[in-house]
Amino acid sequence: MNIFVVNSGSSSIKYQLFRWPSERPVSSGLVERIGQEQGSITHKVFDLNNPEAPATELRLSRTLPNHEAGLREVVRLLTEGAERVIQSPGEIAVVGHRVVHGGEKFAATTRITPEVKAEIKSLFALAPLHNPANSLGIDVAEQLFPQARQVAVFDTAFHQTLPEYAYRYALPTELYTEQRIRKYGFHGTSHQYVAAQAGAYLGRPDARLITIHLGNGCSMAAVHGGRALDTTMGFGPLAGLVMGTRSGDLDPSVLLHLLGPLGYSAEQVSALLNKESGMLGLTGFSDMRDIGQALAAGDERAELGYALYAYRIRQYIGAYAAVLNGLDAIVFTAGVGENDALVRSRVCQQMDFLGLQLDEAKNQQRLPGLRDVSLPDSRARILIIPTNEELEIARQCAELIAAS
Ligand SMILES: Nc1ncnc2c1ncn2[C@@H]1O[C@H](COP(=O)(O)OP(=O)(O)O)[C@@H](O)[C@H]1O
Ligand SMILES: CC(=O)OP(=O)(O)O
Ligand SMILES: [Mg+2]
Repeated sequence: MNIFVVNSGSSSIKYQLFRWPSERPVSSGLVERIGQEQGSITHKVFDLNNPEAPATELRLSRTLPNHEAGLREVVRLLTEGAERVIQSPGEIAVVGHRVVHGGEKFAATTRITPEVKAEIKSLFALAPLHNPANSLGIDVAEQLFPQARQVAVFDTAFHQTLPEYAYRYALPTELYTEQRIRKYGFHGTSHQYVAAQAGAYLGRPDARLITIHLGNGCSMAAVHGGRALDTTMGFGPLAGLVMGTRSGDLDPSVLLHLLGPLGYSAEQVSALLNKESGMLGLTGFSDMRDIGQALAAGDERAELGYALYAYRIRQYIGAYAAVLNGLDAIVFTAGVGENDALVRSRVCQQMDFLGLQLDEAKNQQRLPGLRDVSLPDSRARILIIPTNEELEIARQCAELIAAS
């Protein structure tokens, strides 16, 4: 069986095609800069007979006006030419979609029906950078793979185990009971995946873990025995850590001041907090690689940005060690967490009171796979675990299909 996983972002699509039940990736790739003048596709094909062999990689530049054009190009790469891996779209049995906001309705992976699509649409305002792109990805996949089963895996689902005192805000009860205003949490598929990997590595399924997902969006989770106890994102994916373009935690008085005396509209506030804040607002760059370069060149704004970014993570490590009443490991994952040694180094400084001691030499090495970068006598481990949201989504799709 072939399972195709689509992770649609606002201007990009990540995808992986898996052969099941072997879980072998057949092909994977990234479509970038959709809607800009020149889009690009990086498409990898793996050798199924030799998993150790490096993947064949194709890089294409194309004008990709929208997600449909991007996904059509991916289907062409999968089905045509010398590197094709399937004969026709009909060979794909299941398409798994990452959907960022599932509200309270979806605590589990779900077959996509017209009702499910309507529910995803009803959550557009709460995840404006994500749910519209996810919804579009579903529409396009239904056209391109009409015979496949379409399945949604929600970022919010893993966090449905939070206790009520962790997910409720101190607002009048009706705002929860009638308007469902509460903490939902995001990146759940990634937190779940790396927590399971960490538990297996430690040989401790009951491990007390803090998982730190640092991509464009950033969030942390306190996980005990594979269950989420708290997470930094909230009602939407704006709360908590400093992100590429999102502010993270903010005193609500700032919003009142923007909306009142400063005369911002709700749309302007949304654009400000989602697209113009975070590292972009602090340093002028949203991509951590650019900020690293500016920092190396002595840029003071980059220095402050780095300091604030790391400080917020450190604050939540302290908070979540208290939530967990102990700590077995912290886990760095996603684009920044996996690649940026300086961020990890800043976060782990003076954390020995929690038993965290970084091995700086190991931290600086660039190696693939799970890495333990703590000193041998560090009481709690410091792990780098590459996330694989697509594999976790494929697993959840396969479980749903097997159970139905
Ligand atoms: N080598 C690297 N060093 C530092 N940051 C990196 C590196 N590679 C990628 N990143 C950062 O990772 C982030 C993107 O992470 P990713 O997990 O792909 O995010 P998303 O899934 O939200 O698009 C970007 O800020 C990028 O700068
Ligand atoms: C929910 C979220 O922030 O996702 P991403 O990091 O992919 O933007
Ligand atoms: Mg991501």
